Amino acid sequence: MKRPTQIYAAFIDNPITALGTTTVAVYLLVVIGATASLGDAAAACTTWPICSGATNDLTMAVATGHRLLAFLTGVLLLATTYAIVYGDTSGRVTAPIAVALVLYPLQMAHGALLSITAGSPPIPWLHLGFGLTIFGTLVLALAWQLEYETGSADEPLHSEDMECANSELSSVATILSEQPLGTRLKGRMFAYFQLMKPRLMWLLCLVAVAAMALAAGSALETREILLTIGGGVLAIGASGTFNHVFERDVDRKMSRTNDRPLVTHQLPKRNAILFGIALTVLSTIIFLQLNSLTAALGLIAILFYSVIYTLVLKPNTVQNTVIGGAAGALPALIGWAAVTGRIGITGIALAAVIFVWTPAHFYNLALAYKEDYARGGFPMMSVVRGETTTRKHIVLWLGTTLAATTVLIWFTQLSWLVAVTTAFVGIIFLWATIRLHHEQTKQAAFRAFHASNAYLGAVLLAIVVDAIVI
Ligand code: HEM
Ligand SMILES: CC(C)=CCC/C(C)=C/CC/C(C)=C/COP(=O)(O)OP(=O)(O)O
Repeated sequence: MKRPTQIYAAFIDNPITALGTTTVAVYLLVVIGATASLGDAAAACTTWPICSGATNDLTMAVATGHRLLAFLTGVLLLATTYAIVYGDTSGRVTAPIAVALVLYPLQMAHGALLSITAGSPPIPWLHLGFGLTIFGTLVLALAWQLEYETGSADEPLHSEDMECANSELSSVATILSEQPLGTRLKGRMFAYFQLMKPRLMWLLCLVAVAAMALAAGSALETREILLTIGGGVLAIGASGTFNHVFERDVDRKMSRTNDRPLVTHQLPKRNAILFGIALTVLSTIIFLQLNSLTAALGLIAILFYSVIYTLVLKPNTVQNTVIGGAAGALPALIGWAAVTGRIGITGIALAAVIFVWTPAHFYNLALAYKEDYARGGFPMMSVVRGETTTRKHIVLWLGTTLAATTVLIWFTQLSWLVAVTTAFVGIIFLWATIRLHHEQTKQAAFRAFHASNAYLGAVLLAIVVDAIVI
């Protein structure tokens, strides 16, 4: 059992532990603050610093808990400042911590005003704004300190430096052709299924369902869900198929993709194109059963992913997956439009969460498959800017995702379920990302990648349950 002095030493002698702990504490404060319950608590608990007055226990507990945590977080911030000043830290960390030190007492004062004015102080959104700014400064300080402690001057990779991935897999078609008819048919069916990129579907469909739940709540109809998911699966399948067609020559060069159906000639390219067109038509027909806006958004998503991302962004710019994140954000607008027939601000807010989550998701794969992407000649962040910069960007985009989720919770008045989920799984995602900095292995990158999917999946599921059930 560690003695207090040992804990103190571990905290003060380890700026990343200090920064990580304080970042998490601020995030918990902000998330609690964004939930409806704190709004009610501010109105119910009008004395400061101790709550008094008759109100139901939960509201009082939320208000008291928020204040206690705010006090503890203030102590953590001071201890972190001490660790920064006296520890071995990057000089860049000083500025964001200084901003946090200035804003924190102002935030506490505005919080007191929130209570004393029973939840209606001047500029009410200032409390969330200050809270997110303090959170942002801590995420920035953490990213810079992680870079300072674990970074290295790794050189960019060039495709000419990489030998091609082995291509013995191209004999798959030959092997298949020698099989009995039944096996050949099953193999061909599976090849078409692979073209549709089925592994992406569960999370992309969950994005659309979460948007529908936010739009319709408990009034969400089964028909709307089935048509949206049905059309969405076909649209994702169409865009995945065109992506395979356009990338078949490059896929051959990469070990992760050189077993794909068009690389191994399991299917003629012409058939794949016709398959993609058929899926596009079918998805449009299904989306039209909902409304024309949903069908138009489905076509836009197919075109954006298949053409803009695959042919324009991915091979040409290091920002390919940041801008390309719009592809995965579109299902949020599709789900909202499926229910409302228009594009709503809440649908856009959910789409924004997916958009900023995408780099924090993909950059882990860019690290794990760095050599592969260099072989393919793709200007991925890890290839062009190196692993250290890529890891730093994962922290920054992760922080942005947590902040965007908090704004969504505040904006939609979602309850404690989403708050607890984003806090709990967000901490796991942050922990996996910090571990990635220290371990710098493919395994650590895949762990953070799966943590990114778990985070988004859990938050979206919580939104669906919160919006429909709670
Ligand atoms: C520009 C945007 C994105 C890029 C570049 C990207 C990249 C990738 C890549 C390369 C894989 C591995 C695929 C494979 O090897 O089969 C993958 C897997 C996956 N992606 Fe993304 N992704 C993006 C956006 C999204 C979005 C928006 C979602 C969902 C909302 C998503 C969900 C998934 C899922 C669920 C998997 C499968 C994970 C698994 O295999 O366990 N991705 N992504
Ligand atoms: C409704 C609708 C059509 C939405 C589109 C959503 C969609 C398919 C998003 C895909 C996200 C994405 C870029 C995956 C990786 O592509 P990649 O080419 O980088 O992956 P790869 O290297 O494995 O081929």
